[in-house]
Amino acid sequence: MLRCFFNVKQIRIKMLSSCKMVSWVFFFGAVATKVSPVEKETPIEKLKSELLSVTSSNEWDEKAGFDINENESTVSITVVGASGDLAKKKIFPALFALYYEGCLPKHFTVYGYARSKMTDAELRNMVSKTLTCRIDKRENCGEKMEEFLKRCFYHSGQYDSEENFAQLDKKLKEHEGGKVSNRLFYLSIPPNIFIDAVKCASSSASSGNGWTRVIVEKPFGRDSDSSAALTKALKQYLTEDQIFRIDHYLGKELVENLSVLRFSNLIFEPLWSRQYIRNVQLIFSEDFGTEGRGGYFDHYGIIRDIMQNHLLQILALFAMETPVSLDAEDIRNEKVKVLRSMRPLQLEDVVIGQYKSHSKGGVTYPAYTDDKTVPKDSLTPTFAAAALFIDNARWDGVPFLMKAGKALHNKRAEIRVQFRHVPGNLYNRNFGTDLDQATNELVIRVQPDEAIYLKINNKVPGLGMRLDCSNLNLHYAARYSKEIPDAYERLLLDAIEGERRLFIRSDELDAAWSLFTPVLAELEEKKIMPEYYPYGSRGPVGAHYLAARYNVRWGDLGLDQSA
Ligand SMILES: NC(=O)C1=CN([C@@H]2O[C@H](COP(=O)(O)OP(=O)(O)OC[C@H]3O[C@@H](n4cnc5c(N)ncnc54)[C@H](OP(=O)(O)O)[C@@H]3O)[C@@H](O)[C@H]2O)C=CC1
Ligand SMILES: O=C1O[C@H](COP(=O)(O)O)[C@@H](O)[C@H](O)[C@H]1O
Repeated sequence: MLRCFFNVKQIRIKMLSSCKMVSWVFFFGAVATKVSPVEKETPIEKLKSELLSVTSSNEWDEKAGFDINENESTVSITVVGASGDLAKKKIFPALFALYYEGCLPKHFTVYGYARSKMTDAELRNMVSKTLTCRIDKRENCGEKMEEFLKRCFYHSGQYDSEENFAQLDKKLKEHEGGKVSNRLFYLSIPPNIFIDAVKCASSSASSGNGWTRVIVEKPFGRDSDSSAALTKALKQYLTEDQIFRIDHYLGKELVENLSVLRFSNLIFEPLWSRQYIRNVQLIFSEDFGTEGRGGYFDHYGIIRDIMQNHLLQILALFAMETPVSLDAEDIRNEKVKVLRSMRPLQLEDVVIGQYKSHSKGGVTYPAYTDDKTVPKDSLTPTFAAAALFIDNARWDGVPFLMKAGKALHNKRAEIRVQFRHVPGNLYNRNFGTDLDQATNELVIRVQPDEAIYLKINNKVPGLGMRLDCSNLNLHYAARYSKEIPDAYERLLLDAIEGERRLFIRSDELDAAWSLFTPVLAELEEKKIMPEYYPYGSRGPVGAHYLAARYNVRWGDLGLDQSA
C-alpha cells in the first residue's frame, strides 16, 4: 500500500512528504531493477526499516510530520450536499475505497450534511446503494462496508444557518471525544451557496484545536471577476492554506504520472521543447450529452467546464520547467509561470459547436436544446477546439491544441505530442508524400484503458524494405496488476494529509481565467453561432480547419493501432 497510513512502532506515518518519499523510492527502485509487480514491496520495506532506524529522534519525527500518538487525534469529514449527485457518485465511494485500503486514519467519522431530511440509517442506505466503486467486487467488501457505514452519520440543516452548523459541531464533538479534532468539509453543493456554507462552517463548526480544511468544487466562478469575487469571499472566512480547490483531473493516475515521465526519464526531457515538438494536443471527449446537468451546463459551456480547468491544468503540468522540488509550492509556482507566459485565447483560434439530435440504429439521440432545463435558443457550446500558445523560450511557436466535446463518438481523454519530421530522412520515399504518417507521436491516454505509447517507424520484417508505423506500448492493464484508484480517492487523501500539490492555488486560478475570459466575453457579446454536429459524431469540421491553419492534423482520427 503506497500512500496509506501504516504503523511503524505505533507511529503513524501521516504526511505526504513521507508518502512522496515512498513513491519516489518505489519508482526508482522499480526502474533500476526492472522488478515485476510482485517484487515491488522491496523498496518500501527498505524505507520502513530506514524509518524505524530514525524514529527514536523526536526532532526527526516532527520534521517528518509524524503524529506521535494517533489515538490522540481524529478526522471528521463532512460532505456538505450529501444528498447530491457528486456525493453519491464519487465522494462516498472514494471514502469507502480509502477505508477499504486502510488509508483513513484510525479515528475518523463521515458526516453527511444537506437540507433533505434523512436519518443516519437512511444515509447509510443511500450510500450503500450508490456504492458502485472499484472495491465492490473485492474480498470482504460486505464486511468492510458494514464497518464503514457504522462510521457514517447525517445531519440535516440549511447551508446558511449558523445554528444548524453549531448543531453539527456538537455532534462532531461527541464523536471526537476530546481528542485533537481535525475537520474536513467537502462542499459538494451548487456554487451560489458556497459562501453561505463556508461562512457558517467556519464560524460554527471549525475545529477548536486541530486543522479545518475545505474542499471547494468547481466551478470557481465563470470569468476573472466572478472568480476573484469568490476567492475574496472565501478568504473572509478561510486562509488560502485551508482552501482546497479541486480539479479532479489532477488526481488521475496518468496526469500525476506526467512529471514522473518527464523528470525521471532521460529520453523525454531533452526532446520536450519547440526544437523537437511540432504540436501538442489535449483531447477530451464524452459519448453522452449533458443529460441531467443541462441547467448547470448552460450557464457555463464546455470551455469553462473542461478547457479552462482540466485541460489547462494538464497543459501546465506538461509544459512547466523542472520544479525546484516536488513540494506543492514549487510545482504550483512552475505551473503559474507557464500560465502567465501564455497568450490570451483569440476568437479566431476558437471553434465552437453544439450537438443536435441524431437517429442511428432506430434510436434517436436528443439535441442539447431538447433538455428541458436548456433554453431552446441556447448558443452554449457543447464542443470547442482552440489553439493556445506559450510565449516562452521553450515553447515559442508550438501550437497547443485543445479539443473538448460532449455527445461525441467516444469517451476519451488524452495528450498527443507530435514530433517534428526527421530532417533529411533517408526513408522519406518509403512514406510517399504524406510525411505526417511518419510523425513520431507520443500518446498519453488518460482514460479509459490507460496507456502511454510512442508511435515509431519500423521495418516490417522480411526481405524487402517496407516500413510501417508501430507502437511502443505501455498498456497499464497488461503491465500493472493493481487497479487504478479513482481520482477522488487520491485527492481526498491528499486533503486529509494536507498535501496541496494537486489542488489549485488562487494565483493559478487567476492566470487560468485571464486566458479565457476575453474570448468567453466576446463569444457571448457577439452571439457567435456554434457549428451544429450530430450526437455521436466526431464533432464540427471547423476543428479540422483550425488545426490545419497551424499545419496540424488531429491525432485521434482512429488511424493508430491503439486508438
Ligand atoms: N455531479 C458531477 O458530476 C460534478 C459536480 N461538480 C460540482 O460539484 C458540486 C455538487 O454537484 P452535484 O452533486 O451535481 O450538485 P447537486 O445539484 O446534486 O446538488 C447537491 C446538493 O445541494 C443541494 N442543492 C441543490 N440545489 C440547491 C439550491 N439551489 N439551493 C440550496 N441547495 C441546493 C441539494 O441538497 P438538499 O436539497 O438536500 O440540501 C443537492 O442534493 C457542484 O459545485 C458541481 O458543479 C463538479 C464536477 C462533476
Ligand atoms: O468536471 C467535469 O468532469 C466530467 C468528466 O469527468 P471524468 O472524470 O468522468 O472524465 C464531465 O462530465 C463534467 O461535465 C465536468 O463538469
